[in-house]
Amino acid sequence: MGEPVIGVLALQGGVAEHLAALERCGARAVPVRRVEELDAVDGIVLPGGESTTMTRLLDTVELYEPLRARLAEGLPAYGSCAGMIMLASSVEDAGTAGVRPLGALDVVVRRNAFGRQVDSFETELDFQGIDGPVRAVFIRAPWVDKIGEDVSVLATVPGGLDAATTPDATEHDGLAGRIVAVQQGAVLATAFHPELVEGDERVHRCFVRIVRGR
Ligand SMILES: NC(=O)CC[C@H](N)C(=O)O
Repeated sequence: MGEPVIGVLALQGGVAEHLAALERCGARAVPVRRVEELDAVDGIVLPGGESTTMTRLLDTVELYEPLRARLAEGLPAYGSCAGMIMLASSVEDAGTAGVRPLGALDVVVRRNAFGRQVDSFETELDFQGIDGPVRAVFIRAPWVDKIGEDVSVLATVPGGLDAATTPDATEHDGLAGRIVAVQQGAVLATAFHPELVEGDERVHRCFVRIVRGR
């Protein structure tokens, strides 16, 4: 494959940051809002945002079913935060909130899992397949509660979080080991937002490599 064409679902959320990161990794990055645009991509990124709103907008533009179908056929996908929620097979705390996940990844995801106390924070973590620590920005993030047997864990919340960047560090300590990045075949998901860390495209590079490998 030459330059892979990677779409970013552009209904809501952190679209521009993903487009820019993908371009820096040598992909052709295109916003996806319509079926014809979806048909033209070799892989797709589902950005962060709000999974309730994303579900509703996918219905509104009649993209929910086409996207679900392409994912079921094996379209490589990467979801960050709300995108991870949308890729899951099942979501806790989804019933009342109107989230309808697309079922591309055999995991149970818990929305807003870190709770009020630790709402948003940053830390460095080890990421399977990436050399050196990865700076991870969590914003009202989910975590993965359960994984199917074909799913690999790529990153978990480290112990002893940096008290300088995380004022509620003692609260965070109880969170060590929570699963925050996974891969199943050509589907990658992170609970955090690599697209917000300037100058580090290593997670996006992983995804571009997955797309090229197809
Ligand atoms: N930064 C994010 O994407 C937040 C996700 C959001 N809490 C949701 O449930 O969809």
